[in-house]
Amino acid sequence: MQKNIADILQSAGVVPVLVIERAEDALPLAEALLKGGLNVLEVTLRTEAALAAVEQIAKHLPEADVGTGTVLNGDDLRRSVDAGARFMVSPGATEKLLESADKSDVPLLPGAASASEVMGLYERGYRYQKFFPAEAAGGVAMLKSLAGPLAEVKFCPTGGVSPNNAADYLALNNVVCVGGSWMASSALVQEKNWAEITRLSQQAAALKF
Ligand SMILES: O=C(O)C(=O)C[C@H](O)[C@H](O)COP(=O)(O)O
Repeated sequence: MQKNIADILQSAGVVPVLVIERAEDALPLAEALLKGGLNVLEVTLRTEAALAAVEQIAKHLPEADVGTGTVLNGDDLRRSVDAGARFMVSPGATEKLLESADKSDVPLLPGAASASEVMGLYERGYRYQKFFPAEAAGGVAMLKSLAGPLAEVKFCPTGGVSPNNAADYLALNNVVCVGGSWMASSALVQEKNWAEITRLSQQAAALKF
């Protein structure tokens, strides 16, 4: 069943941003995250294994809302939809990408890092946006400033979010969820340290509401 982006993000709290190098890791990794209480998973299209990983998670773990990240163009968008992604995330937005997204039934969470970018996306109907790169682009202070004139827009800050600052972001009225890679770092996945990924996910899930 198709879900809208608001429902997906509201149920998330914390969205793990995943870099999966080996397709064989996809299911144990997703299971470890789910066991820890994280149900919305973003698989970045930065590796060759990414689409196969999305396909496997979509097929075998329907309780996970799996989406793709690092979606940069129309091709990435189409390949994401074909693999079974329920949502797609881009670090920014281009005219071409947004035109492709207009034709897709699967929702896009486009990225913005300035008032003008936020306004441009809002004009096109995007009430939910990724704030990227969150820490480098002004962090909590920047989001507080945007909340005044652009209160209608809700953000998923990503980039530099960690256990040290996630709660500060989640406390803001214009933050719907946060994204981050800390609970499933490349090193932990490489070591297949699923127990530690579950432990860190439980901590992240506890930040939720
Ligand atoms: O790949 C994308 O689409 C991105 O936009 C980048 C990711 O969101 C960040 O790499 C996650 O940031 P960290 O939690 O600081 O590792």
